[in-house]
Amino acid sequence: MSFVLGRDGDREDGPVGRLGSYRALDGSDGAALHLDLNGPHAMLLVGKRGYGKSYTMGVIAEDLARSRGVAPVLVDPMGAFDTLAEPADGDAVPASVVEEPAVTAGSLDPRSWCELLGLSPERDAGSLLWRAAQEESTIDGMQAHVASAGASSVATRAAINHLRLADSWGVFDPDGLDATALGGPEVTVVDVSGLADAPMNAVSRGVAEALYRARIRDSIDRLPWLLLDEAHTFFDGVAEPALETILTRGRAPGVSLVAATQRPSAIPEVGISQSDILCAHRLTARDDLAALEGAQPTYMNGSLVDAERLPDVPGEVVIIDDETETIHAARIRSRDTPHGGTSPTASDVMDDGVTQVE
Ligand SMILES: Nc1ncnc2c1ncn2[C@@H]1O[C@H](COP(=O)(O)OP(=O)(O)OP(=O)(O)O)[C@@H](O)[C@H]1O
Repeated sequence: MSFVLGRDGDREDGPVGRLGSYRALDGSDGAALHLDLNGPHAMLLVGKRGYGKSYTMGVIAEDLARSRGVAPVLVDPMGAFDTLAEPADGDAVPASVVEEPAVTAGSLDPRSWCELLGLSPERDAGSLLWRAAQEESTIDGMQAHVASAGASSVATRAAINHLRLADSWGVFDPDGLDATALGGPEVTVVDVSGLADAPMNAVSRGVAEALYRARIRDSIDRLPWLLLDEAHTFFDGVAEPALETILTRGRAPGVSLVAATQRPSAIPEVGISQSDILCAHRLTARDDLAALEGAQPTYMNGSLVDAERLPDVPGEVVIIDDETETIHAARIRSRDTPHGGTSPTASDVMDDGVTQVE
């Protein structure tokens, strides 16, 4: 006996991933719980620090890497997922890691350029930047456009200086990541951990748009799955419009989003309301519980956030599946590749002060 989350049908109806098993009342493992990998989904993983969100995301990434017909891309803000490329127990987990990701300058629209660099389009420098971004698709081209626009020297200098700053981040490149690079069958880990919030957001925006556009234009066959850890960072920055597009319009072109956050209260309403699968690990902060309570479906009896309903052990979850209008108490399976998100402890540090964490 097994159940497939996100599918109104049987396990034989298409590819699935093995997510874990049901939790019986006595704490023992019950029947297997699978996740539909055949159709597009918007999945939200929530939980307080240390209760397993990243671990669960790693399990889903392993399943996607092993599945056919999908192009999984994981944006990794903590540098915790390069372990997906290490040898796996059981079937291989094909994975590649992009360590210094870059995207094209043209993947941001004029409004996002102004937001990224903190220049108001209502002011001279911002309006110069806006026009440069409208006309050009490289930073060099935008700088040349600004220099020759005949604006005041103050506005020109401000716009050029801000573009130099963006250039110094090293994340804009005319040969940046495109859908061909991202659309392979392996899981592509885009490591943005060395980047500050603004360039991290720019890369995520570029990746999300490249995947969405490629499906709209039919230029990739596989169905993209974008996995975002620490998703509140991206919903709060220039990546937001691209994520919202996937959430609200991704189903038709077949683009999926899996977003993990410890702060559901910091995710815009659309991020919760458009998710068809909500996977809740332990949560205690009042705002975060309220955000989930607000999203609670009408078919749910009682409250999701009742003390006895939300789990209190890492790896245990309550899952609300909108596709089948069902609720499940489950335990996520063990990772087949090493989990890379473990916090160092004092006992990892030897007498000579050298940390043993790799
Ligand atoms: N399904 C699971 N099976 C076994 N152990 C688990 C499972 N889920 C989580 N754990 C354990 O809990 C620890 C914390 O998990 P994880 O790093 O995913 O937390 P997190 O919620 O992502 O925290 P953070 O917000 O700090 O990233 C893991 O290192 C692992 O030891």
